[in-house]
Formats: sequence, C-alpha cells, structure tokens
Amino acid sequence: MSYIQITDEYKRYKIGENVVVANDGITFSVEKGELVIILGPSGAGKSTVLNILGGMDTCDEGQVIIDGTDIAKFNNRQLTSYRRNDVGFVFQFYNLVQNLTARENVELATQISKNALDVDQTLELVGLSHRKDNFPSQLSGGEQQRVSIARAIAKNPKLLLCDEPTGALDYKTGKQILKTLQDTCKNTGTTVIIITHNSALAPIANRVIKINDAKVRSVEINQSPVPVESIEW
Ligand SMILES: Nc1ncnc2c1ncn2[C@@H]1O[C@H](COP(=O)(O)OP(=O)(O)OP(=O)(O)O)[C@@H](O)[C@H]1O
Repeated sequence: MSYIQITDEYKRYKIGENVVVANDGITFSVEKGELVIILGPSGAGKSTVLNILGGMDTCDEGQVIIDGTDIAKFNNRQLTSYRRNDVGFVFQFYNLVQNLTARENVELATQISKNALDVDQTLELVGLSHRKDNFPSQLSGGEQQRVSIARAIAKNPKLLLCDEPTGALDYKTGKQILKTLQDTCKNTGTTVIIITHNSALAPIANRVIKINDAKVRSVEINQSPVPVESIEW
C-alpha cells in the first residue's frame, strides 16, 4: 500500500442555503519520500485537501490513509497528537512568533513533539545557523520562511505540507525556498507536498497532482525530476 492513500474524499461547506463542494471524490496516492506538487487554480480545493491530510480539517466522506492508518476515523484527541507529532506545516505568511528568536521559534515546535530533531542542526540544514539569534523582524522574507521550514522539519514529521510557500516572496527568494524544500526532501527522506498554482514548478516534483473544480484531473509521475536551479518561470 502507498504511504498516503486518499480515496473518494468529499468535503462540503454549507453557507446559509448554499453548499460549496470543495473536494468532490478526491483520490490519489503518494509514496514515502516523494516531493509532490498539487497544482490548480484558485478555489480548486487544494488547501482543503492539504488541511485534511494535515488533520487541520476533517472530510465528510472517504478514506485518508497515512502510513497505514485512516486519519479520517480519528477523534479530536487523536488528531491533535497527529498534528503535533506527524505533520509539519509551512504557510505563505510564515506565522512566526515575533518576540522569539529564530532559534526559539524552532525550539517551541520541538517542545510539543515526541521525535524532535536537534534545533541547531535543523537550522543548519536550512542554511540559517548564522541568523539563529535574530528576531523575525530582523530577517528577510526568505529567511523567515526558512525559519518556518526549520520549525516544521524539526518535529521530524512524516509529512511536510506547504501551502503556497513562495507566494509572498520575489522570484529569486522563492526559488531558494523551493531548493531548500527539494533538498530537505532528498536529505531527510521526508515526504513533502507543495501546493501551487504555478505550473512551471511541475518538473521539480516526483509526482504532480492536478486539481480543478474540486476533482483530481490528472496525476503525473516524473521519472527524473529536475533540480530547482534548472527551471525558469
Ligand atoms: N471554511 C470554509 N467555509 C466555506 N467555504 C470554504 C471554506 N474553505 C474553503 N471554502 C471553499 O471551498 C472551495 C475550495 O477552497 P480551497 O481553499 O481549498 O481552494 P484552493 O485551491 O486552495 O484555492 P486558493 O489557491 O485560492 O487557496 C472554494 O470555493 C472556497 O471558497
């Protein structure tokens, strides 16, 4: 069985009389250690899938098997422990604690997780050893995003989930962040899932899942993903 297997997953939001179907029978699989890109236009249902994979939201129907366990059947307590120990999140707007240093932001995450990695080694992995005593306001956007990647991977998660991680960054910095994510996947064996609407990023992934209008439209496997440095957009 695949490391991630999501099958016939549905999510509907009720707004007054209206029902928005955000995920309409989503089915796909992911193998351990893959770098995956979920591609689709705004409103397609990408964040909904990511939030369900990360235990931040629950589906209405379907199976969400992660490493042999169906998290769709989890109660709140099980979901909390899953989010703490098994999932790292990276968001578009970093969400760092402003009055803690880079190092302390990462440390905070390791304190709530069972299998945490060494804080300093993790900051080194993302190339930030020299800035660890700085506060977020003293760091560039790209550096802040690197802290948030360190914070996510320091938990030693099964899954690293990234929702538009380069959305707030300029071209060059965005590219560096993607390289950090590609390197993290390669060097730590973490399964990394990145949401984007930029189809030019597809060649860097092992697997590209296209979502449009709440459904999976295609899944492509890249036999030889290219290094981030070699793509342009
Ligand atoms: N909490 C919510 N309540 C009501 N509707 C929601 C909620 N979350 C998402 N939706 C709706 O579900 C649909 C899918 O949203 P989702 O955020 O998953 O799309 P997306 O592909 O991630 O888009 P974007 O790239 O703009 O973030 C949209 O129509 C959205 O308005």
